[in-house]
Amino acid sequence: MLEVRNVSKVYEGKVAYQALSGLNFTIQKGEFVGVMGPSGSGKTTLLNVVSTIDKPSSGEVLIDGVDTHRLNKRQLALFRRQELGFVFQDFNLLQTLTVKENIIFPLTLENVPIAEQDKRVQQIADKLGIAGILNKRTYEISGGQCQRTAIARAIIHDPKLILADEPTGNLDSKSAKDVLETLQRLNRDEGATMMMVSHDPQAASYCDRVIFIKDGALYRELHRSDGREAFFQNIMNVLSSIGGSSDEFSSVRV
Ligand SMILES: Nc1ncnc2c1ncn2[C@@H]1O[C@H](COP(=O)(O)OP(=O)(O)OP(=O)(O)O)[C@@H](O)[C@H]1O
Repeated sequence: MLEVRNVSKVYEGKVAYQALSGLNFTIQKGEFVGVMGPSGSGKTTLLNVVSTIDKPSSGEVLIDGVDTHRLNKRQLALFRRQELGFVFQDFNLLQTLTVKENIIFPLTLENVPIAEQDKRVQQIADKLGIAGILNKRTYEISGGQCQRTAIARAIIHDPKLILADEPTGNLDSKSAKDVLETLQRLNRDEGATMMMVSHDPQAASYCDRVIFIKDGALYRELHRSDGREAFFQNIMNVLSSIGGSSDEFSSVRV
């Protein structure tokens, strides 16, 4: 589903900075993959390149076979809108709209008929446990409910790839667990393909696989084989070997 082929990114400036160097990895359809690494290792740069927001200096990013950086501006905007779903740390919901209006926003851009919009929003809200708050405004709901609303918006158009950037970064531990279980359920039950950048080893332990990057290059990769607790321990072990200051990774949650 996602192929990152020999991707490098150099930020030009007074002093050029190589943020990614020759990165290669793939994400199969239906996989839930975490990306971890110390501060400054290139996670955001990678996410921006995969999400087509930024261009690599060299290399290719293929999403379902489409070489995204060869698309023109208009094709790219359409591709992003139709094929990708985004979940951000700060939710990025529109405060003046209700939960329902936020969720259907991507469909209104695509001129999907109202009856179809209503049907889809109801199905997704049921799935995510937010059917009871559809008519509330975002300032009337909790952080966890905001993030589940954002997830609903990210998946309502059935994207090929869901990209999540620290989706639990602004949540208390209970809401974080809730949101991670929601993402895991979407992955397992609906076959959603996801890439999630996170500092949090607890969050990453919900993934099938975690890719660690250091200094813009692939450092290690871990597959989850046993239970989540064992995977969490393995992730912690890699983090302690990767370096960077320990407070760059959020404190342990149980
Ligand atoms: N627009 C830019 N211009 C120049 N250098 C940049 C730019 N954006 C990022 N960098 C540099 O590239 C490197 C990678 O940054 P990036 O934001 O991708 O790291 P990160 O792993 O997401 O870090 P964090 O976990 O702290 O968010 C850093 O050294 C950063 O200073």
